[in-house]
Amino acid sequence: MAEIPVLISRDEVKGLLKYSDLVSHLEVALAKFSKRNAEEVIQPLRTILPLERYNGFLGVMPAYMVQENILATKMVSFYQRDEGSDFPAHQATVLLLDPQRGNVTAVMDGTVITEKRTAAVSAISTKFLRPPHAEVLCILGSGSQALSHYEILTQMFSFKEIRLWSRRKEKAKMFSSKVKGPVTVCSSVKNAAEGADVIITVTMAKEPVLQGQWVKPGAHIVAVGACRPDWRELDDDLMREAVVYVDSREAASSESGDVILSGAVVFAELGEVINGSKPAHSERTTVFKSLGMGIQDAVSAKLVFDQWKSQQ
Ligand SMILES: NC(=O)C1=CN([C@@H]2O[C@H](COP(=O)(O)OP(=O)(O)OC[C@H]3O[C@@H](n4cnc5c(N)ncnc54)[C@H](O)[C@@H]3O)[C@@H](O)[C@H]2O)C=CC1
Ligand SMILES: O=C([O-])C1=[NH+]CCC1
Repeated sequence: MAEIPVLISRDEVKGLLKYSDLVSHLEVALAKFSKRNAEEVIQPLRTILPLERYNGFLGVMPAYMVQENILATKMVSFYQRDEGSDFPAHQATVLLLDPQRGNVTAVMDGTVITEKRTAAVSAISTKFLRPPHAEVLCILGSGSQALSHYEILTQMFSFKEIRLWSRRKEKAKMFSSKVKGPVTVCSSVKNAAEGADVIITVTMAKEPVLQGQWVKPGAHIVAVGACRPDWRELDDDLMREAVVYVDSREAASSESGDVILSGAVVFAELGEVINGSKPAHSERTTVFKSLGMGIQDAVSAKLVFDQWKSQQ
């Protein structure tokens, strides 16, 4: 190894990565990605290795932002754990490389990056696709992603009510006692979703949890879970009624059960909305199907590394 890479821990990443930086940098990266210009962005579909024996998967997600000279790869493991398991559902590491020499410059925690960058991308979709005068936010699920989504969405928008549903009510109550603002804990998905303007699904469900009949016309749904071709969070009615946006068309057609099994037509990538080549139909019911992309991790890792360097 030419030089020993820098090691950046989970706590350091937490302190160094700011939502405000993420949002502006991710918007640029998503817009570039959707132009499909190999002189700007190279990001193959991620490799997913099943770990059947343990009910889990290993994802390997390389990406190269050519003009910015950012080369990185994330390794992320994710598992469908039993309730009460001591092991986390997701763990990730990001390697940042020097694209010219090929050596690894930094090895950093990728779990916090995954939590924050996913929530930041959801916030970008909310910025473009939420209905006018959005007042009620609903979050389905109470894990790590629920928390990062709560953090950024309450920072960026002024919702009057935030509702939370979780399979186990005590988990939802624990969540509401952890966060700063008021949260309405709901006892059913229907109660949480009805009348909401923005709905975030951040569950490990394999079957639909959210039904179209509960969704207010014009609402914006951000579907973050269900990242396997046979997993669902949203039902067919919702997928077929809504205008569907995705982070990557290739990923959606190979990894998203909500898209593949419903037969829904993908209208646009979020990057196409940002770069102005497709409209944001915020007057219609919209779904943003998020799967996560290597460029999001690469951009985040560079932000972390630059901040880290500036403090040395
Ligand atoms: N789109 C993206 O870029 C990313 C998506 N994800 C996905 O987001 C989802 C949430 O991730 P984390 O918050 O890290 O996981 P977590 O394990 O911390 O939380 C999962 C939540 O889902 C709930 N849940 C589990 N099984 C369920 C079921 N059958 N029905 C309803 N709720 C159920 C749990 O009670 C918990 O509230 C996962 O599906 C994960 O794979 C995670 C990282 C990035
Ligand atoms: O983008 C990502 O890191 C992931 N998406 C689904 C599970 C992990």
